[in-house]
Order: sequence, then structure tokens, then C-alpha cells
Amino acid sequence: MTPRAAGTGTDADDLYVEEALALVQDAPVPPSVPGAPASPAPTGGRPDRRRATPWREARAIAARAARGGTRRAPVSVPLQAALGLTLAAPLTALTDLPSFDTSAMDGWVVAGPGPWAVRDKGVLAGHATPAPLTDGEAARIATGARVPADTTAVLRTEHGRTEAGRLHALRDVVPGQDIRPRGQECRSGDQLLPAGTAVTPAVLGLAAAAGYDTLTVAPRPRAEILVLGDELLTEGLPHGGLIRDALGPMLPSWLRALGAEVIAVRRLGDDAEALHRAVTDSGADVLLTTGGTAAGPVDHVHPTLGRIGAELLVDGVQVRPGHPMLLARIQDGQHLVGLPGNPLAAVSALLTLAEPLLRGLAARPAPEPSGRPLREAVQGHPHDTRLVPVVLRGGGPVPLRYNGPAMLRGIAAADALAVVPPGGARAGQEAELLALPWATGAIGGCFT
Ligand SMILES: Nc1nc2c(c(=O)[nH]1)N[C@H]1C(S)=C(S)[C@@H](COP(=O)(O)OP(=O)(O)OC[C@H]3O[C@@H](n4cnc5c(N)ncnc54)[C@H](O)[C@@H]3O)O[C@H]1N2
Ligand code: MOO
Repeated sequence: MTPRAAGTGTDADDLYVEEALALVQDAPVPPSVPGAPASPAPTGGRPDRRRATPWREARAIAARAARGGTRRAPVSVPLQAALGLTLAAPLTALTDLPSFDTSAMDGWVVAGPGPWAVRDKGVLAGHATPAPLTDGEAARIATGARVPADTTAVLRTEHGRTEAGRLHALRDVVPGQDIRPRGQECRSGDQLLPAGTAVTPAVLGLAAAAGYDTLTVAPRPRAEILVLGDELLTEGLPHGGLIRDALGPMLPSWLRALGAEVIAVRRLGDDAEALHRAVTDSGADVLLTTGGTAAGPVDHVHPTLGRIGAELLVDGVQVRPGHPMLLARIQDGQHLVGLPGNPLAAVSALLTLAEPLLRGLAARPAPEPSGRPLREAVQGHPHDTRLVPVVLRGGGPVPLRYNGPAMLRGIAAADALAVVPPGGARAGQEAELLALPWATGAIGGCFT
């Protein structure tokens, strides 16, 4: 738990501005003048602005951290288990596609010019090689069936008429029509998709068609969540100063959507020894702590990192909410992301630090930045980036009102988070949007 800053230092003022905005802002206030003078540097508390990393740089550091250390080796998994992962090797066709000359339509295979004598035995999909046709002969054929040798063309059912055992064409027959030749889509050995492709349902279908039973993928990085705070309840109504843990239920599926395998969610209270043990014993690639990042009497994250000699890569970020977030390298191939306890601040840290780190570890491609013109002006922080929950109305982002650091009401209704630069943004100004995994109809993402 962190006592509220009581003094008049910059952080306390900023917090006030942030929360006041969230509470009173019905229609957003016009943005403040970009480049407005910054408040004086803070004197107490942690993190302070002198150390805090600019928001974009923090994301770049997290992405680089993923590339820096030893990564887990690619694994071979059954097709269905590969959904949502990334190909670690190119997908190379194991067969020609189609693997034999195939009828594209239900009708007749015909040889030479008509009319044709119709063979008694038709050709169905899934059957062995039919006998070759002789000139002047036709046979019934189903879509997907093997075309017999010496076939001139396929005549669609609706384009032919049989009379006294002979087939007559109702229109001209072009040689090769409605035949899918072997290898039309690919030849065995052709590269269908490069390494680094995200495995989508369509990729699973293609892989199966091309002969795969398993895929070689980058494994999900293992994540462990350590929920800190003595004040947290796991069920029932808040009472006696205790509140419900909002992050334990929220983070696992969100982390999975970001590519992680969540191996444990552990509730440690405000116990420095328990935190130390949990961090030193963990086999996770990424540890995520919630709470305890600031300067309160029971904020144990910094002291624990100091005690184990972890390297702080990011110690505070110039972003609201969530500025006390941190990223540390515990050892080669193991990192810790400190999410602030305020729930929307934790979301901000999740998307600022955990997302690029996990993306890199899961070898996922970076999404194309998505920007849309804001439908309303958004108030800025004087010197920090703001991440503001928005809904998309007619394609344009509209800021949501309940966006205070301790609130989830805005983000729960949101389609995305808008990145608002220091000083704010005008109506019509393009704002970068960060995807939320459930907003599939909006700007992409899913819970695979
Ligand atoms: N002196 C200073 N005080 C604070 C600063 C600062 O810079 N100097 N920063 C403020 C900001 S901004 C944030 S954000 C918070 C971050 O605090 P912590 O990461 O140390 O988190 P806690 O103090 O443990 O909790 C903060 C708040 O969030 C509630 N909380 C914690 N965990 C959960 C959870 N799992 N589910 C729901 N709510 C949770 C907790 O009860 C507190 O109300 O620090 C400010 N203070
Ligand atoms: O303002 Mo803090 O950054 O509540 O997240």
C-alpha cells in the first residue's frame, strides 16, 4: 500500500490533475499548449522525473530486452496447440497442392470432341486413380475427384445434357476448363509462409492442407504473476479497508493474449521475504509484480531488486497513469515487470513494458502502428504521455470519462487506448491507438 503523496511536489500535483480530470471531465477540456513549461523536478518519492524514461523509449528498451538474452528454443507442437504462436521455421509445402489433377466442378470429364459415350462408373472424391478416358468417352465426376488421364476438360452438370447414353455439350468446351492442375497452388518444397508469421486459423488450415501434423513455433514465454498487497480480497464485498483484487482476475488472460503462458498467479501480501523467495525461486521468463512499485512503507519491489542485484532497465516512465512502472533484468533470460497497484496504471504498464517484452520473447511481429483522428480534443499532461481509454465511434476515437489511475470503468468499455502526447491533442489530430485483445472488430487482437 502507498500513502497518498501529501506534499506539493510535482508527482502529487500531477496525481491530483489526473484524478481531477477523470472525475470531472464530461466533455474533454481543450488541450493545453504544447511545450508548456514543466513543473520543477520532484524532490522525494520514487520514481522521480529525472530518472523516468520517455514513453516510447521505455517501449523500445523493453523490446530490446527481449532480444538481448538467451531465448527458449523452438518447439514442435500439434497443429491446434500452435494457434496464436509464431512460426519459428518457414512453412514449406510438403506436397504439391493440389496433389493431383482435380475436378473443380460436379459434372463430367470428357475426352476429345463431343458428343460422348458416358461410362457407367463415375469418379468420386477420395477414390483411387480412375481408368484413363478414351477419345469420345465421358464419365460423371464430383468436385475434388481425381481427373482421369487423357481428360480434355470438365463439363459442368448444368452445361450438359444426356440423351440415350450420350452426352451433349450445351456450350463450347475449352480444353482444361474446370480442371485444377496438380501443383497449381504450390509445388512440394515451395515456401508458403516465412518464419515469424503468426499462426492464425487460416495458417492452421494451410499447414494441414500442405501435409503438416505439427508446427515448429517459438514457445510462449512463461510468465508468473506475483500479486502484492495485504489489503486485497479474492472474493466478496470490500469491507474494513480491504478491497477486491482486480488484477489477479484480469492479468492472466490478457498476458496470454500477449503471447505468454501464465504458469502461476501467487498472492504474497506485503511480505518482503516472501517476495524475495518468490523472485529467486521462479522459473518464469517474465515475472510480473502488481503494486509495491512506489515509495510507501511496504513497497518492497525496489528493495528486493536491489537485494538480488537485478539491473533496472526502466525505473519510472513518463506516462500517465502508471509512471512508477519498472523493468528489471534479474538474470540472463529472466526479467521482472513491476506493474503499479492502481489498476489502470497496471494496464498502462502492461502495454508499455510487458507487451513489447513478451512480443519479442514470443518472436511475434510488431503490429503496424494504428492511428485515427480524434473525434474530440483530449487534455494532455504537461510533460508526460497519457494513455486514455477510448471507444471508436464512426472509426474515430472518443475518450472515455472514467480514466483515473484507480479506475477500470473506462477501460472495461473501451475499444483501445489512445496515446496522447504531452500537452494534449486537438480534435481531428491523429492519435496512435494501442490494441485491446477483445476489440477484434476495432483494431485487431484476440485471446488465442
Ligand atoms: N510518494 C509517492 N506516492 C505515490 C507515487 C509516487 O510517485 N510517490 N506514485 C503514485 C502512483 S502514480 C501510483 S500508480 C501508485 C503506485 O503504487 P504502488 O505500485 O506502490 O502500488 P500500491 O501502493 O501497492 O497500490 C496502489 C493502489 O492500488 C491498489 N491496488 C494494489 N493492488 C491492487 C490490486 N491487485 N487490485 C486492485 N487494487 C490494487 C492499492 O490498494 C492502492 O490503492 O503509487 C502512488 N503513490
Ligand atoms: O498516476 Mo499513477 O501513475 O496512478 O498510475
